[in-house]
Amino acid sequence: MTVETAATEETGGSDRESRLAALGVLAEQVRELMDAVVLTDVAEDEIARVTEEVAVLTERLRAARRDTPLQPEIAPDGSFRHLGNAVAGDCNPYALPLKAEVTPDGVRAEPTFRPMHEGPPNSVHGGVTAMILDHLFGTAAAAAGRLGMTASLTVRYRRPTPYGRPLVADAAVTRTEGRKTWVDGRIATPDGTVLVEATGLFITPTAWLPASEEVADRV
Ligand SMILES: CCCCCCCC(=O)SCCNC(=O)CCNC(=O)[C@H](O)C(C)(C)COP(=O)(O)OP(=O)(O)OC[C@H]1O[C@@H](n2cnc3c(N)ncnc32)[C@H](O)[C@@H]1OP(=O)(O)O
Repeated sequence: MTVETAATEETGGSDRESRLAALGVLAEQVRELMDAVVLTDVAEDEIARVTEEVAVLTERLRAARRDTPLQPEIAPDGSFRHLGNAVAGDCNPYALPLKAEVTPDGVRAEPTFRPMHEGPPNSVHGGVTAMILDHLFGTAAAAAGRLGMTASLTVRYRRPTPYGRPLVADAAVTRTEGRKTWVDGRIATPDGTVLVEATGLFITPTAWLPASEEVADRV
């Protein structure tokens, strides 16, 4: 993985930052749209009209198009960010986006799932909670200087995960061996009831070793 440094204000990056902030606002509005779609009860003709309008908006955005989502980079404030990421990317409507903070023990986040994440009736899809833990575990490994790819993830589902209210997720590195890093973590209610817990094995590809050191202090 190569991690580019975003342009700074001195090198003319403020326009780009302003545009990225606007893209983040659009992505959040699209999340609202997605929830509105899964919850709407409007009549069929209204659904058809909205569909036409959304198709027009889609074409407007396609007027200037990239080949890939926004890639990982060092932001002007020095932090690591991946705005196009499917879990943490502010500019990706598919992302929660997950905000992880580094703690003395590992990493922690307070995810709130949405109705669009429904799996079993009234609760979050197990693939979605696994995806969130996968990313959080990768962040814990990266914060420990061990940026890696998931080699395996073992998930235990203890209780149905609700959407619409803040939960607590944490992860910590438990063991390392060469390029391998093991991470444990969970998603729980604020009172500590464990909903989902998992163990992951992350492997740092040889080509990522230089980036791994660079990213560690910036997660
Ligand atoms: C801050 C950013 C957070 C981002 C988090 C994102 C998390 C993700 O979702 S990543 C996406 C999902 N994962 C992937 O796509 C990974 C796909 N797999 C791969 O790319 C490779 O198989 C990869 C990188 C895991 C390992 O490849 P490589 O570095 O060539 O490993 P290799 O040299 O064969 O093996 C190294 C060691 O790991 C072991 N190993 C490799 N794969 C596995 C596995 N799946 N399970 C257990 N052990 C494994 C090998 O046995 C070997 O062990 P030892 O050194 O003891 O003999």
